[in-house]
Amino acid sequence: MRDPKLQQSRFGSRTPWLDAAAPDESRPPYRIELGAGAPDEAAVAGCDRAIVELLDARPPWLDIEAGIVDEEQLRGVPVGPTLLLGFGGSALGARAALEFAEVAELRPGPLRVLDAVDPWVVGDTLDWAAACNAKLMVVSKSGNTIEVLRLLDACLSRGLEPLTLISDPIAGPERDAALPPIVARVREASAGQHVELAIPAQVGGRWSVFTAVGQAPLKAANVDPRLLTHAAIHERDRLASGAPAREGLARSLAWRLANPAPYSILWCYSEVLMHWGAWTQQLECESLGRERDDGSRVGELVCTLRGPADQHSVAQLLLDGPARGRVTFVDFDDDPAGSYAGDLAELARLRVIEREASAESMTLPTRTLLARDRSPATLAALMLHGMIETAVTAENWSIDPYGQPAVEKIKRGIRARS
Ligand SMILES: O=P(O)(O)OC[C@H]1O[C@H](O)[C@H](O)[C@@H](O)[C@@H]1O
Repeated sequence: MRDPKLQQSRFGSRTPWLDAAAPDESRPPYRIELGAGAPDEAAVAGCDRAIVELLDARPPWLDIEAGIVDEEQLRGVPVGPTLLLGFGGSALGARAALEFAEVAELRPGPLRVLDAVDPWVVGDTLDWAAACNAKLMVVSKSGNTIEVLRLLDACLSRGLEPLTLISDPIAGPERDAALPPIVARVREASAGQHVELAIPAQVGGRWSVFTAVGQAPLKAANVDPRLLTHAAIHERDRLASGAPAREGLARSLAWRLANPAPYSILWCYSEVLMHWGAWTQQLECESLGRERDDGSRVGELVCTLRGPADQHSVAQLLLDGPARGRVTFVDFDDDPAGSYAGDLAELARLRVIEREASAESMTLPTRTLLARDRSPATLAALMLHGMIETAVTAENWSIDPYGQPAVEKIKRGIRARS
């Protein structure tokens, strides 16, 4: 039972860190405020119907239960310092989850994500891994991503051990020659000492954060591995419970569809949200950037901006430059008086004032999304809403949001040169 003194006021959390440890999941994950460009009620009702249809159709990524990793298998994931090798959908969600877990004071253990190939960055990270005897967690849905393979080789040559592998299901004891190269390399290097977890075959990388892809890193960091997964199931079922539960999402989606633009700015007024922004960027850009059969091209570049800092770098362009974007301000729904922040209350108050002043000055269509609290559960709900927004937008544009056909061109180019 939550202390009534800590209950949410009209303005959000008085003590956001306490709320993050015990989120109130009966409430919507965020509050939405729409500025110029607000949609009409018929459009909101249309979006509500589209959300219901999607929930009923249950694409594989909404069958979240199917991605719950077996208890026994999860026990095999070592807890302790971990170096995660992975790119895109194999890494961005875990990074965001661990950031939220840290801020929610769940004390996640040390886990670093390596998704760079610059030897300067890699060398530092490998030094860290060697110094704390970090175990390798290799995440690659295809088992084929060349950057992961090369990083794995670099780690192996420094004596690091691959103890967890997350990838597409491998049917039966395949011959080595038929295995994806990353799977073959891990198997050979660990001599059977590692645990292999499968991402359900039908769930694409950027839709996979509620599967082993999100669960295993949380386990390695000694946090409840199902934090995201259970919260996403809860939120999916809450959305299915009736129109009032979908109101915020339907309104937000209708605003978005009413304001198509080549640039979609996610202006994060809390730095904690930046990794969520990066995850959303991949989800939307890879799902909605398409060439249609008739040769027309669609898509919106998701661009993440950072709090008051970017008022001092990008705001001029947004206010006076070409009107080609739309802006989503994103923040936590904290007490605007900043009373929760102790001796930093004035800064907490300033953050809200700055966000509101920026939103008010915008000349582009604007919405403000205020997240309930800083818990991984709220992050999971935001991610689920992002996936729903993306899938409904794709439906609205008559495109297929799955796969990333054009990215393969770059991969072929890399293969040809390496
Ligand atoms: O998980 P992997 O198969 O290694 O793929 C990692 C990433 O690679 C590619 O760049 C795809 O465009 C991404 O969608 C994917 O998330």
